[in-house]
Amino acid sequence: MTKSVRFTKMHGAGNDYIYVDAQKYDVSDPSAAAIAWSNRHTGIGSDGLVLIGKPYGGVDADFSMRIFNADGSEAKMCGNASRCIGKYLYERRLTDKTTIRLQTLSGVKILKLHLVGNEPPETKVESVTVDMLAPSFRVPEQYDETVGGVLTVGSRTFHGTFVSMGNPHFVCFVDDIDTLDVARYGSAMEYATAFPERCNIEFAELKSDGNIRTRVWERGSGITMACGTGACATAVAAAVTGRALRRSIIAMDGGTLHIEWNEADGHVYMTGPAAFVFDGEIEI
Ligand SMILES: N[C@H](CCC[C@H](N)C(=O)O)C(=O)O
Repeated sequence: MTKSVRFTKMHGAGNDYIYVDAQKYDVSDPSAAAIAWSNRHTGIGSDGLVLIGKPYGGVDADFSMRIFNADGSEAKMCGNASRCIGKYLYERRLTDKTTIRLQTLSGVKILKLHLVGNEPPETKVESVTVDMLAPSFRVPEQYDETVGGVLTVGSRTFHGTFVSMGNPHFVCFVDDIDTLDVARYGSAMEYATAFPERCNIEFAELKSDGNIRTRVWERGSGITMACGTGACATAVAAAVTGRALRRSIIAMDGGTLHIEWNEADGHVYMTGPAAFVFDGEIEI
């Protein structure tokens, strides 16, 4: 007997995922589901699949999240999805908390919901601030002793900064962000031998308005309209290389994310939008 799963399509700055309440529906093979459902021609269409569940392993959290890229690989964290989960949980009345502890494979992230509207059910989540915890730098052995690294693709050499936000990012500052071939260079660098777990690749350029225009090639999903952890990594890379202070506005294809790398606690705080697209049902 076939069974079906109800899902909700949401996006954070254009980074779109399929969300399933894993407390209600058992997605037994989430990797295969992510591959099939992410297909924008034969499936629902998305950058991947997100399962919302209860906390596990005795962790002090309110809910848990698992995220699977469009190629079926599981990521340890997703910034844009964490904001969407905050909106989902509050507006679908799974919680009345406006500060939510969300368990992920890279630790418990604290979501702070920013509300608009008077009384429920009119009250909506306008944006969410996520405590993304502290970044880390893993300098690959074969690179010089800086926080950066050098990768050459074809005739072009990129100097980048490796930042982990629980998932790996390599941030390259360029001066041709609007015309750069993100697919060519991003796809090559995702699989560089320097990155044993593959890597999310950001290309960034400081603009005259002070924003950091950033485009992204995501590990396991390719070009996306935005990447929350990638925006955090870009802001940290800009600060650590002296290009910016500890607050940055990251302008991505699908929207703008506000990032603060807090000096007092060393944590990175990301603030941005979240939006519902549609609800649906799919056979599994
Ligand atoms: N889009 C996500 C990042 C997904 C990261 C995933 N592509 C990986 O393998 O790390 C975000 O907003 O943070």
